[in-house]
Amino acid sequence: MGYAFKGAYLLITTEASLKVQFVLGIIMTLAGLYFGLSSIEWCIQTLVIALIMAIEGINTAVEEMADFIHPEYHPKIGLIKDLAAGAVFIVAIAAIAIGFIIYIPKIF
Ligand SMILES: Nc1ncnc2c1ncn2[C@@H]1O[C@H](COP(=O)(O)OP(=O)(O)OP(=O)(O)O)[C@@H](O)[C@H]1O
Repeated sequence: MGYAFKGAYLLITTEASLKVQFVLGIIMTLAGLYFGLSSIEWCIQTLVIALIMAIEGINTAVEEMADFIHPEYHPKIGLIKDLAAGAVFIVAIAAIAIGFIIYIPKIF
């Protein structure tokens, strides 16, 4: 548990993309309070924020491992990093879609 907490702390304090996502998560939480989300909307929004940060964390771990195992340029390392980045992209697209689905009817 201590190591897991340390890992989460390291991700949020040292990784630029995680910092941005953490701040976005806080902004979305404030937006949720402002627009009065339903219980199910809170569950979905919280899950999406956690999912995107968790996948980004795994992406960071994959990048660190790839650089440790093979610091020099290699097409296979490029492919491994691209696949990990692709996973983040898929969740990000879903997060944007869910954001629109939840907030568009409340704003307009
Ligand atoms: N050692 C390598 N060999 C081959 N291609 C690489 C290598 N390192 C990086 N790349 C290519 O550069 C891209 C970016 O890699 P990099 O490690 O800089 O990630 P990043 O831009 O810091 O990602 P993130 O923003 O998620 O931290 C990879 O997706 C890959 O296509």
